[in-house]
Amino acid sequence: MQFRQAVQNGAGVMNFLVDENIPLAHEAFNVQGRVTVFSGRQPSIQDLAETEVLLVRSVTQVNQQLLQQASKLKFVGTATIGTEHVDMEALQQRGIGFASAPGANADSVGEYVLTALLALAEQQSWQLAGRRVAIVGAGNTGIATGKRLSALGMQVGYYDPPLQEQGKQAASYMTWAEVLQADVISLHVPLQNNGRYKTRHLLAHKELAQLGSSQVLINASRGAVINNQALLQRQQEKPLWLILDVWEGEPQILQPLLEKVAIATPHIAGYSLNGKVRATQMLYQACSRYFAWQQAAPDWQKLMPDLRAESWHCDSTLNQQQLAHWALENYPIWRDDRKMRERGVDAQGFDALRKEYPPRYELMSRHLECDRLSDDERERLQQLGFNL
Ligand SMILES: NC(=O)c1ccc[n+]([C@@H]2O[C@H](COP(=O)([O-])OP(=O)(O)OC[C@H]3O[C@@H](n4cnc5c(N)ncnc54)[C@H](O)[C@@H]3O)[C@@H](O)[C@H]2O)c1
Ligand SMILES: O=C(O)[C@H](O)[C@H](O)COP(=O)(O)O
Repeated sequence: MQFRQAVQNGAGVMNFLVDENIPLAHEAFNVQGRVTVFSGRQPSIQDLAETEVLLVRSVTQVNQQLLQQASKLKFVGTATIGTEHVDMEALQQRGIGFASAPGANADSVGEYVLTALLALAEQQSWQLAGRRVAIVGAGNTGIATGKRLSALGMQVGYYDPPLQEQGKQAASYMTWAEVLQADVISLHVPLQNNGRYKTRHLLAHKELAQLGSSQVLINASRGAVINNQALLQRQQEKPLWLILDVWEGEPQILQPLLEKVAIATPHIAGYSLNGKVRATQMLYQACSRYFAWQQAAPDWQKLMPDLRAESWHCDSTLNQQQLAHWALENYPIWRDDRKMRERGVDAQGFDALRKEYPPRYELMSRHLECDRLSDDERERLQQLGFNL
């Protein structure tokens, strides 16, 4: 119906080909043309032949081979932060427009790390306040994480030579030696295979050997930032506390490593529904600018599925246990960990867990009602992502 209306209104009838895991894309883009949805990692040759706008996730390799099959392609969008699956040079050579979704799921990643750390701390009876955290990569996800962990009372420092060398100020920079000594190390860098700021195997045998067994290492960036063979060897000899969302060689992970991880998930740190919808919005805006669409943007608020959850009431002191309770009620991370161990061991299971991922809402989607709060407590809760 909307499509017919678009044709009648004289809007350009464009062919969109969209990954099925980009929520609300069909609803948003079908006003502009014909939307075909594809599933799996690579779209079919038949679909590509007619496509003018291709919207993908990180699992689709947009390379020379794909481009050869898509002679009508004008624009590629990826609903992700990471872009290493897209051959930018090839797009430029063919004059194809491009957009990604920087920052779209940064809060989701921040909440993932917050929840994972609180879950582990409750399980092991650790007090997190006062412990030192090293955030490696002070970009969108790194800052979103650091903000939350400092609101827990942790001492957060950042390691980001590219930013530091440009003279950009993060709250407090650390040296690499300080990173390796922090109680918690959380990785938030893009995967870079070469160059001065190479991040592939940023942590390999040598670096892992310098860590003590009470340290927590978190990877929610890209699997290959840690050499997984070296990590497995380290875990077999003298285990660290590991929280892994991303794995080298996804979707086929190094199976024995799974048993050596404290919390394991199938690359879903950025999978809050809020984050995914924000990415769709960003791609819509990018397309709208690129093609100079005249129609008003969709009403995202109306399209977003409603979260029918009750508000939380806060009448106790804000201690770690209470915060962990809310964080885990909102995002039951142990459920993801269990499913990962049951089904994530092979490539098919890993992909299926991601494809069938249930809607997860960010903390901001719920309301926290508090009777009495000091200004400081209010600020801390807001920094943690609560909606007061
Ligand atoms: N697990 C998930 O679901 C998930 C979700 C979002 C993003 N990611 C991954 O996390 C990466 C980071 O995301 P972001 O939004 O924070 O990106 P960003 O571009 O905002 O920030 C990345 C930061 O890393 C810094 N950096 C680059 N090379 C570095 C190096 N060698 N050492 C230290 N710092 C370095 C950059 O200067 C930049 O400040 C993405 O590229 C993506 O691969 C994963
Ligand atoms: O780079 C990103 O934005 C994240 O890693 C994102 O969550 C990846 O999700 P995918 O595209 O693999 O579904």
